[in-house]
Amino acid sequence: MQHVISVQNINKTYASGFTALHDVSLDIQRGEIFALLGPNGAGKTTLISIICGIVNATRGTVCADGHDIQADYRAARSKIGLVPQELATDAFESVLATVKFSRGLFGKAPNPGYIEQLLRQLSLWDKRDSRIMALSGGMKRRVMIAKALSHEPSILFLDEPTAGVDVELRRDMWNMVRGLQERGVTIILTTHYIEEAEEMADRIGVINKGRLVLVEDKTSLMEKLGTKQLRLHLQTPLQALPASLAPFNLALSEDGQQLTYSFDAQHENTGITELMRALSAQGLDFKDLHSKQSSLEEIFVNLVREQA
Ligand SMILES: Nc1ncnc2c1ncn2[C@@H]1O[C@H](COP(=O)(O)OP(=O)(O)OP(=O)(O)O)[C@@H](O)[C@H]1O
Repeated sequence: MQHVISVQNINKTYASGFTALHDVSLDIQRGEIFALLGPNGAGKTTLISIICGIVNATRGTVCADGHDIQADYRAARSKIGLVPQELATDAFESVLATVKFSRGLFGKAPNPGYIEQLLRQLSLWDKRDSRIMALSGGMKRRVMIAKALSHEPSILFLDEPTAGVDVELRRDMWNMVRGLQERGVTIILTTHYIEEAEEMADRIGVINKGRLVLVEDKTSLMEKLGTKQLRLHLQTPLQALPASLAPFNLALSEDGQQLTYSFDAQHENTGITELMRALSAQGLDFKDLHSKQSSLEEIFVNLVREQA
């Protein structure tokens, strides 16, 4: 698969002496939705700011759509749309003027038809003559997206796109992201919301303390790292776990009616057969059992905890 972005050995030490990124390398495939997950301060914004040419790396290179972000800044940047966390724009300008101006910044010829379609898609057309400062927070977010897409970029970065937005905007945003992907646009988003990555992304990268600790296809990540849990509902409640069951590290629910066994679904020997034998030897009957895959959230929390 062709790489639309290639990040190689990026290090970033801020003037304060703080190193926010340690030797980060990452390839983004054309047309994918890539979610960069990480806790506060992990280095997500720093990394995307470097890829977008807003912050200079201390070391390393970034290539966007075949252009080096430093040596060939204008060409690289014209391929990229960035929806930042904060809106930095002239509050006195109208929506339409702001979005048209953004397009002009990238040296693109005016295209009123495209801008109208974009504003309609983002439910901003009726507000096109409103001043930015008169808009609600959600509408300002929509303007940020319109600005980022004004020059028809082939790569779109969304930095924490749904932090603090309402359900309607969140839904519109994801519909738009899917529509863009169908048209071949590559999307990279940062998020704290694991369910967002789980729902939207094709691949997931986890960044923690400035290090990219994992990059993986979402489905295989969930299969590979996910432990499974087997829940057994007992026929008769237990007061305490019998000593013979200790090797299985079972969790007994407070009411004594449920036993939970965690196992590695990828492992050849899951230990389930042995567990069943041990339960039977203890004369423990159960009335129901079911198994459950861990969510990405559990995987993520475990990864970040391991690194702490
Ligand atoms: N200009 C700067 N000077 C010094 N340190 C900085 C600067 N910008 C960011 N940092 C530090 O670098 C680290 C990474 O910050 P960054 O904003 O990239 O994290 P993040 O993962 O985007 O966090 P959040 O999810 O909170 O937005 C943080 O510890 C932050 O304090």
